[in-house]
Amino acid sequence: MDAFVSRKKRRLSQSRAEASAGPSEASCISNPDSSGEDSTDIKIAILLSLFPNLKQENLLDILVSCDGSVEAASSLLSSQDSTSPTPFKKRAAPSSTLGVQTSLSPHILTKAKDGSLTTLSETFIRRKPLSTKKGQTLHLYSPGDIAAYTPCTIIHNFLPPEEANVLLVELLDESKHFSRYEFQLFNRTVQSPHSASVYVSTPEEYRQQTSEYTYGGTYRSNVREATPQLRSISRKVQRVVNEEIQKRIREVYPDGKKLKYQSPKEWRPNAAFVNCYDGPAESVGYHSDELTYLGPHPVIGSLSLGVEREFRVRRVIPRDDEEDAGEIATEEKQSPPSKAINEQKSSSRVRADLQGQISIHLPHNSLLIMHAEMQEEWKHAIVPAQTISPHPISGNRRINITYRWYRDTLHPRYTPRCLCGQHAILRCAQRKQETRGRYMWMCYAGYQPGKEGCSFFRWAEFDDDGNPVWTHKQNEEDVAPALANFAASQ
Ligand SMILES: O=C(O)CCC(=O)C(=O)O
Ligand SMILES: [Fe+2]
Repeated sequence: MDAFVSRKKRRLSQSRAEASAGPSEASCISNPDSSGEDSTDIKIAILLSLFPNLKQENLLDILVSCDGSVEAASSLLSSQDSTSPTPFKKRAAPSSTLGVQTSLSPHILTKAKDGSLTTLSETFIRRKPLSTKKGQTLHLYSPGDIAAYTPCTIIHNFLPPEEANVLLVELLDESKHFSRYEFQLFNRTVQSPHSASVYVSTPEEYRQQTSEYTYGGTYRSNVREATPQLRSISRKVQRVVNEEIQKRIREVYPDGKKLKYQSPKEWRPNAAFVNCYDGPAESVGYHSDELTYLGPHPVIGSLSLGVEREFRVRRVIPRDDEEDAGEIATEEKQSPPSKAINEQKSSSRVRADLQGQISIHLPHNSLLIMHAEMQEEWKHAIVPAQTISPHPISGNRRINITYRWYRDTLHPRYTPRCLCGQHAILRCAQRKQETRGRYMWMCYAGYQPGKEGCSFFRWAEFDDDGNPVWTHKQNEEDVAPALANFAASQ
């Protein structure tokens, strides 16, 4: 499509060299998979000659918002009047802060179809999504582009360098104890293509994580107590994630209000999943994170250390919008037969190809915030890499910490059990237009290929703030102990 702005990665870095301090700072929307196209460079050059006072990355933002049309971008810029809340800034000298590059996207006025002016931040959610070319990957580098086109925020160089290195060394040592998650596939037990462990604050929580909470339908065997660095860093993660949540609400969400079902409370992480990817082949496939204990519209803070790897995201397309009309979507079926799930898997691969995906590069010491709209509407993955650049401390390894907030109100003592006696899992209907966005409690076994699940299904009810409204009977005496917030338990 025309809105797709592509160019050779190397060429872009070169063309940006004079405007940025280094390659990691480059604001670029590129598609290294496509054949070399100069059109974007030429379009930017035309716009620069017409609006010499504007910064190149802002012109690129506007060009993208105008579906790649120079004429539309130029008339939009000409229509920018003096009543604009934030006048365009003059082209500034390159920033010396590596990896942190600001974008003016949230302040730029753009014209809606009805002729009214809105800020570009409003168009993040109003305009039709930026779609990628079929089967291709759109690489986003700058924090501004990532915030505009994905449900994520990235903060480069998050910790002081020494602190990040100490944490990396500590977790590399911990990774000796990590294990691979096992699951059933075609009657075979398969292992996850990376290793992991979950971290909690106290011995009591260790007990709960191994005997009450489940993950992928089973009790966890690999739970560890949070290390000193994991705890102390969680304070910073908590502060910054809360700031970014508020910023997202103000600048991106409709009417500057939190999403329906999103918690209005402070985000307070009380569990951390730590993953280790040892070498370029280790990965995690496309998935959304399990909502069972996180609840609707959860926010996750994800810190990357060691080798840089690619984090890919793609939007889940409702079935009615898809080109692949023959698709079998079983996600919302009450009792999904396992055969259909296999068909669904291959069909969703077709869908991913049709849609394309967005790649976010996660260098050492970067914090990625997956915002409230992420898990319900998008899927994410760490894809196997062709090549990696070894890290001076970790060699070929990448460590990732996802800080999570397990909600007290979704403790496993309160959540429903299915007919097989297992803990039901919470999912969000994604594919069918008529049920998209509704939550449901389901038997997990039905999602394990080769296993027959029970027919347990119940719509999940939540109030506007994401607190469960239980329709099953609760044992009022059985008050579950809450997990301790990392920062508070130091
Ligand atoms: O390694 C990453 O960045 C992502 C990990 C992830 O998606 C997960 O733990 O659920
Ligand atoms: Fe995930």
